[in-house]
Amino acid sequence: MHIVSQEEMQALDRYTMDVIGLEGKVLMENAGQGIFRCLISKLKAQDQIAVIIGKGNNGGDGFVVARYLQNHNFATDVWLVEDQHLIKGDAAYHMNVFLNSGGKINGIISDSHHFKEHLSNYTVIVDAILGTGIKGCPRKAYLDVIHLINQAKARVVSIDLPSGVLANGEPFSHEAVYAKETLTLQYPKLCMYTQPAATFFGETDVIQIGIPKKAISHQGLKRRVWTKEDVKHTLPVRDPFSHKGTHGKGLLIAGSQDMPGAAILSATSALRSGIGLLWLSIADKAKQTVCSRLPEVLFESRESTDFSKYKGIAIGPGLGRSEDGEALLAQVLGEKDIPLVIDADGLYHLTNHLSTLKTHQAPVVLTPHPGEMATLTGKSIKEVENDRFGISETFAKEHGVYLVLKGRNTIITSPSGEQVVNVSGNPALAKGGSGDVLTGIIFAFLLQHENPLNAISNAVYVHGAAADQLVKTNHSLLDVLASDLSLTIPTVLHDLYLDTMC
Ligand SMILES: NC(=O)C1=CN([C@@H]2O[C@H](COP(=O)(O)OP(=O)(O)OC[C@H]3O[C@@H](n4cnc5c(N)ncnc54)[C@H](OP(=O)(O)O)[C@@H]3O)[C@@H](O)[C@H]2O)[C@@H](O)CC1
Ligand SMILES: [K+]
Repeated sequence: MHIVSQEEMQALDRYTMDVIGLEGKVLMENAGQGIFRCLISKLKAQDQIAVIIGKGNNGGDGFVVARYLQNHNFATDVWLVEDQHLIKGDAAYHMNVFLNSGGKINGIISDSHHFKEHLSNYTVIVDAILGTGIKGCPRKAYLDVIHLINQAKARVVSIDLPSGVLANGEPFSHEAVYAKETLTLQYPKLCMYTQPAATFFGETDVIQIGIPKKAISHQGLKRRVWTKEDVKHTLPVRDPFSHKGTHGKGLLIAGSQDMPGAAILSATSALRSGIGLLWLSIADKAKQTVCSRLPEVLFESRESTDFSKYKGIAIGPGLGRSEDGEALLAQVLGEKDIPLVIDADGLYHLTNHLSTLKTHQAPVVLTPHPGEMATLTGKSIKEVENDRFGISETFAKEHGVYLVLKGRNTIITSPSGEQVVNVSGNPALAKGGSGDVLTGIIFAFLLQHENPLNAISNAVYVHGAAADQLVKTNHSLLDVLASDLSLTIPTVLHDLYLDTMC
């Protein structure tokens, strides 16, 4: 499913109306009707409902929902934030249809005392105050209403966006509606995957409003959510006549005396994710520690300079920040025809070698967390977090790399600026070693797939799904270890491959 910016959603609406000729009031009817259908499945006959409406088209959707609720005999009051005469265009059309159908409108500003008094009686509030058209901080009258909604005990369902949230994921510090549920129209907006906006959405559902396919292809959308179905459709299928050499001969350069565990986690995860043959280059002082833990791994000397037999190299987990590590990275970057995955300390060393990335012929994957991304870009962590989509796109295009910006809703960006957002995973992943596991999965998938973006997206999904699986079965968010993740890869893959195995 696509993800859109405010401008992209507006352009989709406009093309549908101006070029295809489907009127805005029809889209609004579809939106309101779709929201009503979704809402009704969770309503009780005795619910007391308030639909709170702003002056733009988000409010127009609210009038349609209110009309359907009243038609179905739900006790529904409509409250308008601004004066009726300020409602224009399609919203005014639906306001009139609502009024002509016997609906009544209560004014919030003209009767604020009455509004405050009534608010505690409602069991459901439909928030149709502000959607994608909001500019900056909501005006005082709007902020007051938002504050009152957040104080009320009712279940709050927001239309398209929780009112006050900025659609493109810009940072903000003002109050926005805390929705229990958000029914977003046609496509999720960028802000659904960025902070602080994401915390306001509650549960989410997407309501189709009938934007034709032609409008979507004309717009050329380049961001999408990566779902379990996407993974199932793009996982590589094993050829019955394949052999270990077919599934990737990879070199993992990881682990130092102080961090041998990182090598174990990455190597185990790569092996559990299907890599055919794995060599490990590890500091001599750490080799003894890991040998007995990795019976399937072959060892490569740290002094080796011939990488020609490898189909891919992953470098960084537990590598350490010594000059030796940087020299190894420089050597690896010289292998222009070999796909690379660079993580952790590899990214630390990379800051001195960024200019060479663009000349790499084979795919290069970088997997920074926001702190590492800040170092790579010379920005602060806050700046990175405030513009995760934008900074990822600029960096990936400038350096010609696949960038995996980790965090809640990891964003994967291709060198051409295509972006995929992962939705699996949970806060159990916020623990040392979890990145090493991800590197192993990405590395293995990259060597088994001809499409790097699909391979990386699948790997990020599997990593998150392993955490979800552990928390769903017998773990809490606190106690999941990185080694538990790598041990759960088989369960996740088994589930994903189940259909193709039967
Ligand atoms: N036909 C379509 O296009 C369809 C659109 N759809 C729906 O429309 C929504 C987008 O509609 P929209 O563009 O009218 O914007 P919306 O979110 O209602 O708010 C804009 C209003 O708020 C005002 N306003 C702005 N900033 C403000 C602030 N800081 N504080 C206070 N007020 C502020 C601004 O007034 P102004 O400031 O310009 O006077 C304007 O009147 C979209 O989310 C979806 O729900 C669907 O029905 C499908 C068909
Ligand atoms: K809203």
